[in-house]
Amino acid sequence: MKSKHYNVFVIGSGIAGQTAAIACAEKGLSVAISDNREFGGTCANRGCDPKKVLIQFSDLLEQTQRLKGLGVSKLPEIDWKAVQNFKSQFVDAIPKNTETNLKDLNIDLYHQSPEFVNENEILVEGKSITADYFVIATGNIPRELPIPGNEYLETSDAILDLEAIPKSASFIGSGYIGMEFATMLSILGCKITVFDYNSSALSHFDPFLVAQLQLKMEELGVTFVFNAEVTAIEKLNKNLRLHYTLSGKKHTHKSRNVFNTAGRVPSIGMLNLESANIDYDDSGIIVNAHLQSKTNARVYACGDVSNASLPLTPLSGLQGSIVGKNITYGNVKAFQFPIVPSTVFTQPNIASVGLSEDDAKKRYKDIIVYKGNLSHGYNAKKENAAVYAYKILVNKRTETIVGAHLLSAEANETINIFVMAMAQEMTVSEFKRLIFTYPSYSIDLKYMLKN
Ligand SMILES: Cc1cc2nc3c(=O)[nH]c(=O)nc-3n(C[C@H](O)[C@H](O)[C@H](O)COP(=O)(O)OP(=O)(O)OC[C@H]3O[C@@H](n4cnc5c(N)ncnc54)[C@H](O)[C@@H]3O)c2cc1C
Ligand SMILES: NC(=O)c1ccc[n+]([C@@H]2O[C@H](COP(=O)([O-])OP(=O)(O)OC[C@H]3O[C@@H](n4cnc5c(N)ncnc54)[C@H](O)[C@@H]3O)[C@@H](O)[C@H]2O)c1
Repeated sequence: MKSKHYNVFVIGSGIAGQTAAIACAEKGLSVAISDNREFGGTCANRGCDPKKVLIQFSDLLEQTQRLKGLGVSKLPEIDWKAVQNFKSQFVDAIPKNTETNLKDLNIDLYHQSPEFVNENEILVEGKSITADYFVIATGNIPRELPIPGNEYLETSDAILDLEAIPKSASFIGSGYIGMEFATMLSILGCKITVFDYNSSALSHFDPFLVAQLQLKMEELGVTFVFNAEVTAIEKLNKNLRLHYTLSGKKHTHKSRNVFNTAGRVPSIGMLNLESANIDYDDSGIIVNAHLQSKTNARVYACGDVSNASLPLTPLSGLQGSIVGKNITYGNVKAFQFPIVPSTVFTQPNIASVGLSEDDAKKRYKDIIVYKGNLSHGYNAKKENAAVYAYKILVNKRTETIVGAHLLSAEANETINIFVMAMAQEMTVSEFKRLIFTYPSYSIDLKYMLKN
């Protein structure tokens, strides 16, 4: 068997793996990277980027639906085939461009999952490879649901590649992915039912806002079935029959497609981590502050697959760059959780940064809660939007913002203004002294902080 040695072998070519590999190669280390799918990772190939290309069309349709009779007389017709072609222009180039960028830096590429043989050796493409350091950046994959008929379940990959909008579809899971695609497909004319074993959707988001989002989605035609245990999927002629129990009673529901959006788990099953003494749990590879495996110092893990991350693209990139620095300069940088905003691209968007109300109340002695509805305000009225709500949490002693939660058409952008305010530890008075453009959604943020 052929053998080879590298300074660094990276497993996974998403944002985390690429960033680490490039940082090491730029410092003159010999680097290789492997991926068992197309190069470029989830976000660019089958996640955030193609998703937003598609969702902008359902957003456009929803926006014009709201303005129908107020100036819009005819709704735009969405040509889904053309939309898919447009999306392909972005996505199809990603794997080749990623490979070219990496090769230009003299990084060797492998197209298979490696398997650890011992603490410093892997097998890949029939070669035995040793390395001074390994970086595991294999991301997350959809959680498999152990139910009869699970072979009929499809994942977000299939939604992104739909050739036509189905007449009906069911989602198992009302988290980020379920809620975003349920909204999109519903606006595009698909009859959607969302099942979750929880008692509400988006359990990590503020319940005051989630309840209003749920109502809006119901108006768009989405049906929610909470506290439901999905027990089986049965293939019919054209449709699938989903079997579930609710309060101990058996029910069924028929739809064309059933999408598994029940969460994502670390992609570590093929790596044979036990042979290399790399500890992991359900949340991923267990790392120390330097993102180094606690049990095998040759191994670093970054991005979704590390147990020190949240599965979001900006955090994966940050962790990849920290691992690159720690390998090249010797554990110089500890990972500290930054202020991390996140948005669910529903209609309207729900976005959040910092503490929830419950956590803020646990952490600080006195909290001021600014909470309300701006559906009567200028912006919502102008676009004839029925839903626009917020909750901002302020530490009363320091007058600083410790959490912000927004539900609005522009929440994905305006939440970033709260990120800056929180990073600067601005007081509410300082924030309100800022001048923002008018009319804008940003200026509403100051209004939200009125007594
Ligand atoms: C539908 C969808 C929408 C999303 N939308 C957003 C969003 O709007 N905003 C946001 O911040 N985040 C979003 N995310 C999450 C975001 O995509 C991830 O957090 C991010 O891509 C993680 O980057 P990563 O480099 O850690 O992992 P990944 O990008 O997943 O890269 C891991 C790579 O490792 C490869 N791999 C896996 N196992 C092996 C193996 N055994 N051997 C070799 N290679 C392997 C994979 O093929 C992949 O290329 C979304 C995710 C999905 C699925
Ligand atoms: N806009 C974004 O930033 C974005 C978009 C998509 C994904 N992501 C990232 O990807 C991660 C994964 O997203 P996701 O939507 O797959 O997971 P999620 O964890 O957000 O949601 C999973 C949902 O499925 C439900 N569920 C789990 N098992 C179930 C079962 N057996 N039956 C019924 N319901 C079940 C859970 O209660 C939960 O509501 C997210 O945590 C997020 O960080 C981010």
